[in-house]
This record gives sequence, C-alpha cells and structure tokens, in this order.
Amino acid sequence: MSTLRFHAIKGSLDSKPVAVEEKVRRSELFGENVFNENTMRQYLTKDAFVGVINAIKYGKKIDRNIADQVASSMKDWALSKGVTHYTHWFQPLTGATAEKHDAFFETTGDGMAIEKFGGSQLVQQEPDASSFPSGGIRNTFEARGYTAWDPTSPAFIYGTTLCIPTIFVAYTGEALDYKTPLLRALHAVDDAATAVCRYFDKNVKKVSSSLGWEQEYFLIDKRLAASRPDITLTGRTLLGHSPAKGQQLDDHYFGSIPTRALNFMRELENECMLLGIPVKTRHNEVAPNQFELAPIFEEANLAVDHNSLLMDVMGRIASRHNFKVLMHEKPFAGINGSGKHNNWSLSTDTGVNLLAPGKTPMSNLQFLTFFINTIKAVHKHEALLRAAIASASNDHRLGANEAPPAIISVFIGEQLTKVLEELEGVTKGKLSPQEKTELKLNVVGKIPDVLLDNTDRNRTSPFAFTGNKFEFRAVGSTANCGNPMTVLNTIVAKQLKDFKVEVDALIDKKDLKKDEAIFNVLREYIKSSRDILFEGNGYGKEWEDEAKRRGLSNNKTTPEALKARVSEQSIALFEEMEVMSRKETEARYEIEIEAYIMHIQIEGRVLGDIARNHIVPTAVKYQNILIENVKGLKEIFDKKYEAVSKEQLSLIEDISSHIEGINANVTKMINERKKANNIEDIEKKAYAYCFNVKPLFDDIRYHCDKLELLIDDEIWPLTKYRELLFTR
Ligand SMILES: NC(=O)CC[C@H](N)C(=O)O
Repeated sequence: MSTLRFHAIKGSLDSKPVAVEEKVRRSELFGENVFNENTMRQYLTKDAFVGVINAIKYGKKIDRNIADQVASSMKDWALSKGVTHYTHWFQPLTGATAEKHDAFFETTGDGMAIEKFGGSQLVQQEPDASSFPSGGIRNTFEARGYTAWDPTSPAFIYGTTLCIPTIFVAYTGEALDYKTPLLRALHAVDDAATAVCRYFDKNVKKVSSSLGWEQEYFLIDKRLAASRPDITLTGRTLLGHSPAKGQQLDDHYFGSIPTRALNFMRELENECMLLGIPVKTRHNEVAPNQFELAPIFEEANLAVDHNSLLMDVMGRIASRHNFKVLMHEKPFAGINGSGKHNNWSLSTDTGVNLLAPGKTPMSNLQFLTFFINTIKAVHKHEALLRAAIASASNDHRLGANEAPPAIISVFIGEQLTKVLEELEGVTKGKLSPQEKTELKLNVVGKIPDVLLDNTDRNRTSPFAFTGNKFEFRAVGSTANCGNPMTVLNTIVAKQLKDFKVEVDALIDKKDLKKDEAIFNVLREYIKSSRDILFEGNGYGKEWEDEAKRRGLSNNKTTPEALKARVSEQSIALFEEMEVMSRKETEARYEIEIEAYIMHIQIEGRVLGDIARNHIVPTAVKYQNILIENVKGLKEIFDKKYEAVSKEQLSLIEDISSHIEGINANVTKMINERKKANNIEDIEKKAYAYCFNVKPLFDDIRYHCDKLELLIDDEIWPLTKYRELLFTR
C-alpha cells in the first residue's frame, strides 16, 4: 500500500494542467446543444411550436399528432449534430441520473435501415424499472414503470445522445423520482401564489418558482483519491490525522485558482454553455482544494435538472484533468464541508420578483405578504424542512465549519426585523385613515427598494433572507435539489392558500378593505411565527437551549430527522396540495431510511477493513523495527540500555495499546452491525446503526489517527490529509 501511496504522490506531482481551448465567445456557445425555443422555431412547424410553448407556459397537453412532429424534428436536429442515440433521462431516487440509450436506427424489413423517432417514443418509454428504489410501491414481479416526457425542460445533446428529460412513475401512477413531486409542488405554488398576487395585480396569470443553486465541491488528484479505499468506496475519508496546516490561515478562500483546477473549470463551463446551463461564478472555497460553481438562477424545475446534469458532467470532465470531484458533504474531518445553498424566490409572468421590495407602498405590501408567508410556512413546517435535507452525509456537515446547525431558523437582518416589529403594532380590525397613511408612508413605504445585501452575513443560518430571495443554506452538496424544492414550494403553497382564505374571510365577514384585511392577517402571522426568527450564532449551546424553549426541533441525525416526513401533518399537507399521496410519502421515507442504513453499513465495513488490513499490519511492522532496534541497543549498551531505549520501549507499548484499541472496537462494531442487521423494523434498524454502530467509527478512527502520528511516514499506507489537500 505505501508503494501505492508514493506512486500516487509522484503521479500527482508530475501532473501538468490539461490545456483547454476557448475560441468562441460563451454567449455564442450557449444552448447550442439544447432543443430550445430558438432551435424549435427553426425546426418545428408553427402548430407544433405553439403546442410545445403552450405546454411549457400553461401546462397544456400535447396531442399525438404534435408529438409526432416534434419527435421527427428533434431527430433531424440531433442527426445534423452527429447524434446516434436517444434516451429518456430521469432522476430516480438513487440520487444519480438514469439513462438507457436506444439507437434511432431501425430496419425496414427489406434489408434496408432508416433513422426513426416517433411521437410515441418521445412521449413515453417503459424502462425495466425493477432495480430502482420504490420503497415497496412496486413489487419486482410487476417491474413496469414508465418515463414520460417533461416538455418544460428542453431536450439536450450530451455526447452523441439526445437526452429527453422525463418523469419516472410506477405503472400504477405513483412517483418514483424527484421530478414528479417537484412538478406538482410547482403547480401548487403557482396556483396559490397567483391567487394572492391578484390582490395586488389582476393581470398576473402565473407565478414561477426560481432556484439558483451554489455547488460546492472538492477537487482531489485522481491518483491520490484512488489510493484511498475510503474515498473510492464512500466518497469521504473515514480516517486521517489533521494536517499541521488546514484552513486556519484562510488563505484559500477567494484566492487565485490553481491552474490545473482552473482548466478543469473552463472546460466544464464550456460544456455547461453547450448544454444551456448558465454557469456564471467560480471561486475557491474556504477549505484547501475546495471550490464553488454557481449559475444564474432559473425556473426551479429546469434548475434542478441542470444541477443533476452538472454533477454528472463534472465527474466526467474532472477525470480528463486527472481529478476526482468529491461531492460529499464532509469529505475531510475538521475543515469546511460542502453545501449546495438553494437560492429561492417566486416571480410573476408580469416580471415581478415577489421577494424583492418594490417602488410603491402597494408593491411593498405585496413583498411583505410573500415574505411573511414564507417565514410562517417555515415556522410551521421547520421539522419537515430539516427532513428534506437529511442524509447520512449531510449529518456530518451540519453544525460546524460555516454550515448551519440542525435547528431550522430564519435570518432576516436588522432592517426587516424592525419593519416586522412595527407591523406587529397595527390596530386590530378597521384602520383609521391616519393609520393607513402612516403605514403606507412610513412603514411599508420605507422599505428601501434595494435592501442591504445580507448574503453570507450569517453563515450559520439555515434559511436566510438575502435582499431579494431566501437562501436555504442547509441543503447538502450531494443532494438532488428536487427534494428540498418540493418541500419548500409545497409548504409555501399551503401557507398562501390558507392566507387567502383568512384574508377573504375578513373582507367578507368583517367588511374590511383588502389592504386592511392583509395587514390584519400579517400582523397575526408575525406574532405567531416570531419563534422561527433568529439572528445570532447558530452554534452555541445557548441557541440549542433557546430553540428548545421555542419548541423548535433539533434533530441531529437522519433517522430522527426523517420522522417528520411521515408525520400525520406532513402526509396531510402533501395530500392536500396534491404533491404526494400517503403511499408516495411513506415510500420515500422508506427509501431514505434504507439509504441511510446502507451508507453506514458500507462505511463500517470499509473502516473495519482499512483498520485491520492496512493500519494494524503497518503498526506491527513498525513495532518490529523498534523491537529490533531495542534488541540492538541492548547488545551494545549493556548497563546504559534502559536509558537509551526508554522512548522506543514506550513507543512499542503505545503501539500495542492502539492496536488493541482498534481490534477491540472493530470487533465491537462488527457485533453491533450483526445485531442491527437482525432487526426487521427499518426504523429501529436505522436507529441501531446511528446510535450503536456509527459512534464506534470515532473510537476506531481515534486509534488509527494516533498511530499515523507514531509510525514512520515511509511505511504509512494511506495517503495523508496534507497530500490530499495540498496537492494542486
Ligand atoms: N463560504 C460559505 O458560504 C461556506 C459554506 C459552507 N461550506 C457550507 O457547508 O455550507
């Protein structure tokens, strides 16, 4: 192994940046491999074009005849670009994207062949879906599930394949992917938000949810990563002593990007341009060898697809540059982990961002309406939001190194806190003309149209208002944004729906004017959701205690957090908003809890192997060297022997005690695993893995990391943190 380590180090040191050519302006490349509006205008008949646009904008159905025309044009376009295959591209609940390629090629029966692609193949496919997680919805003997075209996310060419974004559902109609519930949630929020917008502007016909994600990641030399079985099999390091230098000097953040990494980014960005992913920002992140990439925000469904696609593309391009991308939320202990902050907002088809303060008192009241309703929604469903970001890997990240804690709270900044305080004082019922004027001029009217940008002001906040959007910072870097976006849009949809009912009731029954009714309801919302607002340090014990007093949940582990997903409140919410049926919600819970068990199980096995097969033998080898040394000293020193071999003897003892520590704890862990595996109930099993198996990882690691400090560097088998993190 140590030879592998040194071989890898040598390879990485010899590595030269891979040249990337950029001859064409990015704007010219943008969307070149996408069947977007521009391309459709060129390739589709007018009827077909209108049909697709109506489907995209207003969710209208596309009939068979139009589908045939679209398919044929898509094929012509794809063939003109050297494409040979097509695939329905979808996002099953494995966390990865899925595709099965079919050639356009077809025989005609007379010894000849043609390229063919019809509407039926575009609209629906039946992949043998038995091997994707279904949470018990679909028995393997009824493996049928189908993928169906999502015209709201345009087809694109990747390599020589035409990829058609699709939803993936069981034959019986239940969603088996991330996209289906997301589309339903987006529909729900559109309905609810449009209805509320009409209080302010009767012309609004549609409200879209937007998402701008920020993808954080680590780039590690491919050979170094491959020399570590833990990185290869689990995506993170399970052991390794902290290097003398970590991120304490803050000298990496926003620093100049190393050439090798920069060339990777440039090639990646070019590929993104072709695929229509509007990437804009790149920079070094806080931890050594950690980086971030962010696009311009897009409509949420498209943004989710683009992020899933990006994660796949990143892996492929990294390999060409001799890198491995680590997407894991916490690949290295003790330094920053990686998040995928989700910047979320709502905007109207009339071009108004509903979370940006406007220029008039009325538009500011509209802003406050959406702002306060969002806060209220988060307060009501904080535990469900926490569940939406839960995973074995994100558990390691939350609560340290600039990642938010497990307690969900909302940060709104000083200026808006003051505005809400003033609104709390609004009179109950009818408002006097003076009060109305005062409110409009001095409270609502005073919200500056550009709020001081709060971005990154509070890095420990899980959900922060940043001037014209909310930043859901708790989302982890490996996540499919579809999950948190489904939950966030659903809870906001439900909240807006309830708000409308309350406001209408005040107008009808109490004879209040529209704005009076809105002020009245908002005032009560501010009072009842005050407990979710928090501007302080999210890491302190004080906040944990305070949050407890406020009745906020603090679920530090995934098995605890996931329960909120299947609470009666959540099931009813998803049912009412027609986002997921009870069966679908329960299936998702099962899939996620099983994934958790698998992750910990795999990590336990890998750690046990490394500790016993790599670390212990190395320790014994070094101990033997010391023993030989002591024997030699005894031979030559005779009486002085004790004094000169004192340190070696104590080293020999230390090594023995760590070997014992490793073996005892690995044995304990294996026993706990066996016990856990015998538990039938998956929830109890997950708890056993979480609370009985996983804690032993730390004990095993402790002894291994101590040995790393004692043993001769030359024979240490695992590539060290300093080598993984500081090779550029
Ligand atoms: N600078 C930052 O925003 C750091 C964020 C941090 N890496 C996280 O886990 O969310």
